[in-house]
Amino acid sequence: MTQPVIQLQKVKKKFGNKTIIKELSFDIFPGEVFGFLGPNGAGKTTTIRMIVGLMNMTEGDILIFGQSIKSHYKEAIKHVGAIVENPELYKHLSGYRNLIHYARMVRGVTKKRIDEVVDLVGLTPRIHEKVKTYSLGMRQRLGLAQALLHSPQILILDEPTNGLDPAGIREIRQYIRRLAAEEGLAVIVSSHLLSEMELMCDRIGIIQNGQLVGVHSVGEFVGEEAEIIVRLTLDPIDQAVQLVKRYDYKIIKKEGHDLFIRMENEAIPILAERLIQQQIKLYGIHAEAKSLEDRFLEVTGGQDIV
Ligand SMILES: Nc1ncnc2c1ncn2[C@@H]1O[C@H](COP(=O)(O)OP(=O)(O)OP(=O)(O)O)[C@@H](O)[C@H]1O
Repeated sequence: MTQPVIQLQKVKKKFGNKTIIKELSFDIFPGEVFGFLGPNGAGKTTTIRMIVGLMNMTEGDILIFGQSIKSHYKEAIKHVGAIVENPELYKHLSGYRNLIHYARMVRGVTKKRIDEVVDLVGLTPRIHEKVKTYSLGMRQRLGLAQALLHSPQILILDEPTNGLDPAGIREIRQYIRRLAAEEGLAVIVSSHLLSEMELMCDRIGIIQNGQLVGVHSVGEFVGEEAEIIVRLTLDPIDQAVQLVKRYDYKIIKKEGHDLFIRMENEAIPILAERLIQQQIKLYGIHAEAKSLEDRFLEVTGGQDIV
């Protein structure tokens, strides 16, 4: 079995007597893009800051390639490249001069490696122009290049598409996927935007109030499974709810005369028959396409995302 590159083991974080992160445990594997998804204030940035060692944890441990960032920080962190705050760039210098500057601070970075990362993030044609002429998306990509200089096997990006326009978002998304596929990098990205995570990630961990409320592969999440959500229009609705509960179908929500139930396709005619037998009027049956957003709202109990 593939070994995880990062393991969070019962990580807790308290600020004063307030517990912000409550026993977070999950593993990240090589070559995967892992999305850390949650509403504002859920604890994404705090968790990422702990993973990259910018903040101490109160309890638990984080292992990177099996080494604890508490006891073996230097060995553990050398595998990690990260953009946690906005990358600091010298705007009056060219992208290339910026990279040279950072390369001096990292041991063992060759000129060849600089050219390689520039190519990886698609900046070759503009790299000798001043950063002040770059779009926000290009600056983000230069930040990516900088984080990749020391050839890390793990890349951690906190809200990498924040402030970008749709074209910029697409650009960053494509480069992130490419890095995972071509370089075998494990990537952790945080976001509060579902649609973006759906397109970018292989797996998504949903965090809410400092707790992981689910880890799902994107395919499974959007419904490759046998169950679907069915909307039934019924009257009287309360009697229908009682019957549906009696037979253990899973009710997602009730809206006016509509009842949303998660069930297998094959069970639809059986349920319809039961309702009709009980003299409940059935006005309509619709199978709802299950989007990532539906599933997200299910697992987070309906808390809105921004
Ligand atoms: N240094 C600190 N001292 C006290 N509380 C803090 C500190 N840093 C973060 N918090 C609190 O921890 C909680 C989680 O914040 P965090 O920034 O990790 O959330 P987030 O999921 O990244 O949200 P956002 O998308 O808004 O950045 C918030 O309630 C925040 O107020």
